[in-house]
Amino acid sequence: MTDWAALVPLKQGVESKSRLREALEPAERMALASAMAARVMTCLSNVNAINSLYLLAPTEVSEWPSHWLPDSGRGLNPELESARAQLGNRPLLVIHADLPHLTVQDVQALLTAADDRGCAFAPDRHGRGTNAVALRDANPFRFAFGRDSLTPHRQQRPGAAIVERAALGFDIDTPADLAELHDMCAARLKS
Ligand SMILES: Nc1nc2c(ncn2[C@@H]2O[C@H](COP(=O)(O)OP(=O)(O)OP(=O)(O)O)[C@@H](O)[C@H]2O)c(=O)[nH]1
Ligand SMILES: C[C@H](OP(=O)(O)O)C(=O)O
Repeated sequence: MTDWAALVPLKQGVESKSRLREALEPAERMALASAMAARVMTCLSNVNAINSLYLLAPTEVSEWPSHWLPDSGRGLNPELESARAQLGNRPLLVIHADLPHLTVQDVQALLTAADDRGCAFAPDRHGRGTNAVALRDANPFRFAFGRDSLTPHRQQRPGAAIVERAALGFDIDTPADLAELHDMCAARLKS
């Protein structure tokens, strides 16, 4: 069984979740981002295959069960590349902090697929973005997060597993995503 490290990048401050500006006040956006990230960190800390957990962020969050890698402001992809190198290009899961329904089983499924195929991607539910990348090998990889990152990610690892699970694909970016989350929570409360 591979000894995985997990790395969660987190934007903090008033720029967090900027696409939710129309729906939420800055304090609400920050609180939402932080609550989702706490859920993701707790989930990852309960995955047996993950040996160490890192938070890549401008500021440390001491109550989370993770090591802090300071973000020096070069942008998400260069920061991730530098963090991967800093961790010795060891088997690494990079997973976004905005996955409110993520479970231990989702992460285990992703890592099992990456153990098998060398690399695994979790697409967003629109099939365009990438919510998680699991890289077992130490070969170069250019993170291409931004819009429509799945294609440039797949081009670099044509043999990679594509792991499609509801919670891995459900990230919160837009007011429509937020409305979907709200409806799901309301439906759960009713049942
Ligand atoms: N450390 C770090 N994390 C980032 C940065 N940009 C985005 N992230 C994180 O990367 C993941 C995916 O980010 P996005 O959905 O693109 O950005 P976001 O801040 O969550 O939302 P928007 O501002 O609406 O794009 C989330 O976990 C973000 O918190 C960055 O520059 N540095
Ligand atoms: C970072 C981006 O994800 P989004 O937050 O736009 O879903 C991506 O998938 O590359």
